[in-house]
Amino acid sequence: MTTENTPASPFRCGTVAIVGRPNVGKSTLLNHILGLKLSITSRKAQTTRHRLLGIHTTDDTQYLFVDTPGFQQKHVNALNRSLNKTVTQVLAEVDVVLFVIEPMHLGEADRLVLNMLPRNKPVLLVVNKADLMGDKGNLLPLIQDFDLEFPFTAIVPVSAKKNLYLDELLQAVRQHLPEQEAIYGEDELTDKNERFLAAELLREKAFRFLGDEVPYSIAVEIEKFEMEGNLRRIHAAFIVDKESQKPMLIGKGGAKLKQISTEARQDMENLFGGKVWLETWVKVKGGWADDERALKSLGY
Ligand SMILES: Nc1nc2c(ncn2[C@@H]2O[C@H](COP(=O)(O)OP(=O)(O)OP(=O)(O)O)[C@@H](O)[C@H]2O)c(=O)[nH]1
Repeated sequence: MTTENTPASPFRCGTVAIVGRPNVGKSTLLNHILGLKLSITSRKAQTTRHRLLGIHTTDDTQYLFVDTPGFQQKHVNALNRSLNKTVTQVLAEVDVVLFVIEPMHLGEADRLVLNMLPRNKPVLLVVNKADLMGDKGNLLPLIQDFDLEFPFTAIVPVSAKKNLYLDELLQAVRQHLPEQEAIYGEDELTDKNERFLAAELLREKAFRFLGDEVPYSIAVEIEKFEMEGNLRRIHAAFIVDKESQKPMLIGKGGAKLKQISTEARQDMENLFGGKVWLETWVKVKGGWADDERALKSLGY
């Protein structure tokens, strides 16, 4: 795996978590690091303790990006408590943490995430959306304020969307990964199964197309996932907390649900590399976000 002319640098492999308040660009960053080639491999024995979102392998490094279930600040219920606990646990166990901020909109929500960062391991401050920073001088004091509040290992400006400085970021991460052989094969990009990814894509679209309030109490249940040749037949239910949330998700004449489903289906087809037949509907399960047992049955 090493090139012929350069002395072999030791191979490094380790886990990386990406955290930050909603909308700072975490998903974009991960997708662009993975080169938008997120592909699926069959479910296999996990070699890391956490769910992997993606694997990026270069000549000398394997980066294992782990999932940190969305840190939620608005509503306090069983779901949020369970999610926030998971975030802290994951952060305590990974090799490197990337704390992503958007410098134009630094605020209380970022600070809440900052307070959860582990102090005993490398945390890199990733200043995303560098392409939008007009006069950088104005932002420096804000970033420096943050730097004073936490002993960041490095500050790396990037633009996830424009693919700027992503190599620099990966180099900075590499230095903090343990020297060890690759855990996964080079061509394996994620070990999540398609069923899970289908649910995530639907949930992501619901978040995108709905306002702020409803999505936090939406879950997705894949009721059926069948292969017919290269066609995937997927039946999915959105689970909402209250009857009143149902029309918001369905929209006038079903328009909203159709929009969400069409976009999710297109993403699934790109991701899975084959046609998808998708049927979606909305179910009300009262108080699901408050019910620990219901959460377990939905996989939280
Ligand atoms: N201009 C610019 N926009 C970006 C950049 N990175 C991400 N965005 C945009 O920021 C928005 C949010 O990006 P996401 O990747 O969904 O953010 P996220 O942090 O994963 O959001 P949550 O899933 O809500 O936690 C999208 O509209 C992106 O296109 C960047 O480098 N520059």
